[in-house]
Amino acid sequence: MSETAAEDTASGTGESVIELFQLPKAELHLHIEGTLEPGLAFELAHRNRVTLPFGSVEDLASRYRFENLRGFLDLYYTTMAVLRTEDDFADLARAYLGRAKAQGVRHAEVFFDLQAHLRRGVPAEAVVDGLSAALAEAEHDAGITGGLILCFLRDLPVADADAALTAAMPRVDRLLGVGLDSAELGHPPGPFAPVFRRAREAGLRAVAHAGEEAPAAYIQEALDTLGVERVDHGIRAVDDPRLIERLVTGRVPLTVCPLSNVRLKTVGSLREHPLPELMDLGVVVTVNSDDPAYFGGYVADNFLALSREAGLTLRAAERLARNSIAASFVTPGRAASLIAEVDRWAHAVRDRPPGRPAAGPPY
Ligand SMILES: Nc1ncnc2[nH]cnc12
Ligand SMILES: [Zn+2]
Repeated sequence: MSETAAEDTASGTGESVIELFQLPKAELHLHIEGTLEPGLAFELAHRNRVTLPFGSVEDLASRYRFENLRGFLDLYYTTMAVLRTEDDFADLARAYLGRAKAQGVRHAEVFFDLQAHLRRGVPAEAVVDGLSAALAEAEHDAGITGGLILCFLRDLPVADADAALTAAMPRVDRLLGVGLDSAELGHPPGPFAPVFRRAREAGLRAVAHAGEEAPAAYIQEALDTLGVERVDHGIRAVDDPRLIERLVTGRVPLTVCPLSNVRLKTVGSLREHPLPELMDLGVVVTVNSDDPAYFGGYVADNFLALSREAGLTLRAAERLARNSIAASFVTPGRAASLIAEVDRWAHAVRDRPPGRPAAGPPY
């Protein structure tokens, strides 16, 4: 990455930590169930009289070592069984948004796995109303805007996804879009085309996970068959120069999740992560946290890890933040005000005398 030059390196000093946390950003790839911290999981289990198959908070936390996406998903679906009521979903989203605020998030487009909750008998209205209530509070109290993206589980039958969309229809006005997630290998996007078409006809935006574990062909297929406007992860695009050209000329953003990729072993280390190459090739890349409770960090923690381990500069971080606004589904007016926030951050960083920390604590 040209922007890893020593000159501007955010090398993890006290100053750059503050600046990376204060950098105004949009989070576009965040599974709300993946923000369920072990402590809250046990609190909700107690509240709802659900027995978790873990002895303690520490026991649960000690299992956060994964060999691949499937291994993570098994734990993720087991733990989310504590989510039962509208209040549970509101509490979960409130906890995330509180942390997100401290990480400089000014806009959050939040995924949720409706099918997993419907299977436990939780009504779609309880899920959507609880999450919406927390988003409305965050906007009122902290000026954080946001939206909800219903993700279809690609390892369940297409008919199940279709039924989930039907179940969500009474709350379609509260949704921003639809996505596609869960176990990727062996579950290509194409069969979900009719469900995505129905969602788009209902006015919803479309995104999909592709090229996380599976090859670049899955990204191509998601673009060709689902009409997606962004690709979640998409890191395997680096293997296909023609696909890169398509992403660059079409300005199709990738919502990349560096710590997730390392924890799920889709890349060996942050040093080997394709993010710098994708940026250099001209792809609209964004940095996100995916399932931060499980992967060792929220979104600013991802920026910080990249600065410490992959030489991310403050200038490159600024570019990633600008990309996150451009890649978001905000209105032009909101985008302009978010860009102005980044401009103010950039001026404060550049005008600061050397060695003088930026004002204010990160939290
Ligand atoms: N990283 C990920 N990939 C696919 N599905 C997911 N669901 C939650 N996290 C996911
Ligand atoms: Zn994801």
